[in-house]
Amino acid sequence: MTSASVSDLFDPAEWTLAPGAEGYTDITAHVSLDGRIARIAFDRPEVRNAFRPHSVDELYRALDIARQDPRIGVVLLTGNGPSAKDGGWAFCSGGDQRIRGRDGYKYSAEETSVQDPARAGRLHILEVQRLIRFMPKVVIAVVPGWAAGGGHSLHVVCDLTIASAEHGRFKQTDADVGSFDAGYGSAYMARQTGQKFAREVFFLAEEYSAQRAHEMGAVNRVVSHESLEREAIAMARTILTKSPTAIRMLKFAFNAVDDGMVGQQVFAGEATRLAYGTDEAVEGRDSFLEKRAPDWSPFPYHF
Ligand SMILES: CC(C)(COP(=O)(O)OP(=O)(O)OC[C@H]1O[C@@H](n2cnc3c(N)ncnc32)[C@H](O)[C@@H]1OP(=O)(O)O)[C@@H](O)C(=O)NCCC(=O)NCCSC(=O)c1cc(O)c2ccccc2c1O
Repeated sequence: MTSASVSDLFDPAEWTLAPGAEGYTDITAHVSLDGRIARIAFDRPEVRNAFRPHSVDELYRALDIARQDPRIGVVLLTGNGPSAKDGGWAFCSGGDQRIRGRDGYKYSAEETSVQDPARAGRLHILEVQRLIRFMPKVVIAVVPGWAAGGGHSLHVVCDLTIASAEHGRFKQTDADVGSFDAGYGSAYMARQTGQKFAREVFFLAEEYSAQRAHEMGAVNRVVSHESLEREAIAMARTILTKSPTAIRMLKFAFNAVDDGMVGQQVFAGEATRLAYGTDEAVEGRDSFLEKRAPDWSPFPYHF
C-alpha cells in the first residue's frame, strides 16, 4: 500500500512504514519519521473497520512491536477511511458478525494453518485490550467515525480518546447482537462516566455523538474532522515532552485501583525496577555475591 492511499486523514509526510508492516492485510502500521509515535489503524473501511481473527492477530503484533520499541512513547490507534462504498467513516465496529461462530469469531477457510479447534473460535480482542491496558506507553484512540460494539470497547480501554466532531459516532451494540463485554468495555466505562451513563449506553444501545461522549467523560477532545490526526499527533508530542518513567508510573497508578492484584503487580514491578537503581539495592546484591553481611548504615529510614 502506498502512503498516499492509507486514509484521507493520513499525512504521508509524517510517517514511515513500521517494522513488519508490509504484509498486513487488515491493518496498517506506521511510525513517525523521528521514531517516537506509532500509528496503527484498522483498514477494512468497507465494513466500518470490523475485525476478524486475522485482524486481531495483526493488531496484537503491531501493538506489541510498538510496546517493545524503546523509542516509541505514544501509540495512536485509529481507523482508515472513508469507505469507498459509501463514504462512511469508522474507528472500528467490533467483531465481524458475518464470521461469528458459536465459539467465537472464525478464521476463514483459506487460513488452513488454523486447524486446532481450541484456537478456531476466537475472542482474543480481549488480549489486545489487555495489551493496551498494560503497555507502559500512552495509547490514544483517534476516532474518525463509528466506534461501535467491540470498537466502542477498544476506545474505552485506550488511555485517551480524541474524536471527529463531524463524523465521530458512538454506539454500544453488544446487547443488540447477543454479546457483552463484561470487562473493561462496560465496567471501566462506568468508572469513566459513572454508572448511570454507562448503563444507558449499554442497555439502550443508542447512537450518541462525539460531543455527548465528551460531556459524559468518555472522550477527551472533540476536534474538526480534517484536523483529527494533526491534533492527535500534537497530543502525542506534548506527552513526549514528559519523563518516560513518570508517564509509565502514572499510567500504572491510574490502572492499579481498578485492576486488583494484577494492577498492583504491574505497578510494583516498575517500583522494583526503580529500587534496583538505588545504592541500597546494589549493596544488597553485592553483599550476597561477596558473602558478607549487608551494610545498610548509609541508608536512612526515610519518613
Ligand atoms: C457501526 C454501524 C452503527 C454503522 O452503521 P451505518 O449505517 O453507518 O453503516 P452500515 O450498517 O450500512 O455498515 C456498512 C457496511 O459495513 C458492514 N458492517 C458494519 N459493521 C459490521 C460488523 N461489525 N460486522 C460485519 N459487517 C459490518 C455492514 O453490514 C455494511 O455492509 P454492506 O455490505 O451492507 O455494505 C453499524 O454498521 C453496526 O451497528 N454495525 C454492527 C456493530 C456490532 O454489532 N458489532 C459487533 C458487537 S459484538 C463485538 O464486537 C464483540 C467482539 C468480541 O470479540 C468480543 C469478545 C469478548 C466479549 C465481547 C465481545 C464483543 O462484544
